[in-house]
Amino acid sequence: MGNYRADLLKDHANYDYFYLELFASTTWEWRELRNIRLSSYVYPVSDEAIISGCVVYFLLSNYDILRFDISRQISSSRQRFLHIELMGTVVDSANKEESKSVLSEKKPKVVFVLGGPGSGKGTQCANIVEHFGYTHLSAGDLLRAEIKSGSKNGTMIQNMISEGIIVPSEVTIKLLEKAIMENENDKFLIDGFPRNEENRAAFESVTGIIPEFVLFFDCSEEEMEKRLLGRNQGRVDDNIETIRKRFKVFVDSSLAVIEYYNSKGKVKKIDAGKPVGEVFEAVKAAFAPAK
Ligand SMILES: Nc1ncnc2c1ncn2[C@@H]1O[C@H](COP(=O)(O)OP(=O)(O)O)[C@@H](O)[C@H]1O
Ligand SMILES: Nc1ccn([C@H]2C[C@H](O)[C@@H](COP(=O)(O)OP(=O)(O)O)O2)c(=O)n1
Repeated sequence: MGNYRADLLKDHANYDYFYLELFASTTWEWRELRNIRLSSYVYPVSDEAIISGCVVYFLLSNYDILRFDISRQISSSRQRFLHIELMGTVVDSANKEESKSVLSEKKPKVVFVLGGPGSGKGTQCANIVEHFGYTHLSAGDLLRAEIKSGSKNGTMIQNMISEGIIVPSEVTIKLLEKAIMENENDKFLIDGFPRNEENRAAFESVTGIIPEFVLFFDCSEEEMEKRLLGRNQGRVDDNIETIRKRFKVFVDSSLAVIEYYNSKGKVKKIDAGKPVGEVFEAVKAAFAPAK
């Protein structure tokens, strides 16, 4: 992917015009762009891009997404530079105050359920719902529903999930906010979110919600791999190649969130490598005082 990145960032030596589309995280829309220079303080966050057919997607440092359609590249003999308009960041978003006021009225009680892929988050959340009256919101399920709904962002989300990459916070937070607002319950288990520091900081900033506590399912990769390969739900990301990528993302990005909440004394760690019933006994103990 390094070549594409180099293309995007290269200086003004060889001039071409490119057809670009930018998903603006602040206005929540795709915009067509031509001949606009990349500002030095906005850059693709990694060398990795998502490729689908002729289209390359880059996540930019301001949480916008750049869509680069190779098939629509326009050549020109002279003058060219790539330029991507700055749209501001998630936290600067004009939607921030709007969402905050809506959710701050509701003041829901939130427990984050975190753990590696296949650690048993979904399985235990179903038990918690039954015993403790919470509503279960799985970030992954909400994203998969968004793909199925045929939404404009569906392809981008699908590509990111297939690659095991974390979808930009703006997308996931909007889906979580909507689900919380549409439900009458005031107690929510948020499963699989926040998955990186950016998810965490943006959620706190946008919604003003601080979790009651964080349930952390601790499980070995060996056990999680075995479970995911046997999950059999037809998920595009439950194949060995993507599973390994998801493990890497968990170690590189998600553990930091658990460490952050641990430093705040909010983490309740569960040995998730045991059989389902035993894990639930430990989960019950974690919920008992917060009942
Ligand atoms: N404690 C457990 N022991 C063995 N298998 C489990 C256990 N918990 C969950 N599973 C199975 O492992 C797979 C992954 O569990 P799931 O709850 O979907 O994990 P996550 O939501 O963390 O990805 C599922 O097929 C589930 O039935
Ligand atoms: N906060 C989140 C949660 C999930 N996702 C995406 C990326 C993840 O690999 C997939 C699947 O997540 P999900 O929580 O459903 O499943 P696993 O815990 O990986 O088994 O969804 C995300 O981008 N951001």
